[in-house]
Order: sequence, then structure tokens, then C-alpha cells
Amino acid sequence: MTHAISRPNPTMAEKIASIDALCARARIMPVITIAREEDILPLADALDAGGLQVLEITLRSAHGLTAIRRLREERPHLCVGAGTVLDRHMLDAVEKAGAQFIVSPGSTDELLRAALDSPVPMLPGVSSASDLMIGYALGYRRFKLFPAEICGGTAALKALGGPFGDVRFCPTGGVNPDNLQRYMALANVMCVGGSWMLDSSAGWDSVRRTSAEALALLN
Ligand SMILES: O=C[C@H](O)COP(=O)(O)O
Ligand SMILES: CC(=O)C(=O)O
Repeated sequence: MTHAISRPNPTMAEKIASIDALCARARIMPVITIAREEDILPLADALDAGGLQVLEITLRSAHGLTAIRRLREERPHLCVGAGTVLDRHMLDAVEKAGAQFIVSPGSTDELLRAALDSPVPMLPGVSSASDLMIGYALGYRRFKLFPAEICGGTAALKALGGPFGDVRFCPTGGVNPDNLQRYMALANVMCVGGSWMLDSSAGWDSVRRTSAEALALLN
């Protein structure tokens, strides 16, 4: 008979370190909604070939959980997270599917507390200082600013850096090749998220090229 050794969940400090590591690896995090199951692997491969290896797969389509599960099994070198996680049930489902990180567009007390009990690190969405303070009080220090351009863009991030000097952000929503460098120049921005590189109407190679061009802007 074997005895499983139960490992305690990571501490918040360990989760913050995981988020920092994956954001440093990402620099640009594609926010992906899978429209057709057959797109899962070619889309991920095109992003990977363009240099984007940290993928946020949203639960906005019926294929989100399948995509997380398949990419974890079939592309284990990628870092695969779940986006649009809105409640405890979705959090449980993406954890079971193998998500390596969890992203939400906003914050609720229920979701933030559920994620404290999860082994998977979470990047909660915030759009204001008040949202941020709710997560901050629970120990969170890394957030997604969403929708970044609408809630003040780089000016908002500079202002939030005053009272929240130990907080870092992944701005998402309206980030594109024209403003990417301005976001990444800020000390409190660890990476950016976006979907501009995901237009596959010109083929998978166009996804690869757009991804590589965006990363080249950061060199
Ligand atoms: O809902 C937000 C998107 O997933 C990411 O924002 P974007 O499309 O403006 O890049
Ligand atoms: C916006 C985003 O990152 C999400 O839907 O989780």
C-alpha cells in the first residue's frame, strides 16, 4: 500500500514568485478564445514559433477546458493558463484541466478567497484602486489591469504606482503594437496581455509573424 504525501499548497509568496517567473517568460501573453477545436494545436504552435509560450486560454468558448487539457498533454513545454475564470466552479474546473495559472477579468470576494485555497497562482483582474485594495487585503500583489486602455492606460498605472509600490500588473485590453513599448517601460508592468496577434484569417504564419514582430519591439 502506498501512502500519498500531501504537499501543502504554495504560500502567497511562492505564488507571487510563480506569477513573476511566468510573466517574465511571457512578456506578451496572448489572450486566446478557441473558436474551433481543430485550431487548438496549430494556433498554439504558431504562437510558440513566434516566441509566445505563455498562453491564457479563456473560458469564453466551449473549447476552453479542452484546449487547456490538450495543450498540457500535447505541448508540455508551453505554460498554459486559464482566463475568464469568473467563479469558484470555473476555478475548480480549470484546476482539474491542468491550468498552470488563473486569470480573471475582475475580482469578487468569492473568487479571490477560493483562489487562496488553490495550489494554482491567480492573477485577479482589477480596474480601480478600490478593486485592488480588496485583493491587496487578502495578500495579492500581482494583478491584471483590465480593460487597460479604458481604465486609464499607462497614466493609470503610473498613478497606481504611488500608493501601491509593491504591486505589479499585466495590463490587458486595448494593448497593441503601437502602445506596447510604453506599457512595458513602466516599472510596475511585468508583461502585457492581448489578442491582436490572434487573427488567423491570413493563415497561421501570419500569427507567428505578428507575434515575433511584437516581441521584437521589446528587444
Ligand atoms: O477581452 C480582452 C481581450 O481578451 C484582450 O484584449 P484585446 O482584445 O483588447 O487585446
Ligand atoms: C480579460 C481577461 O484576461 C479574462 O477574461 O480573464
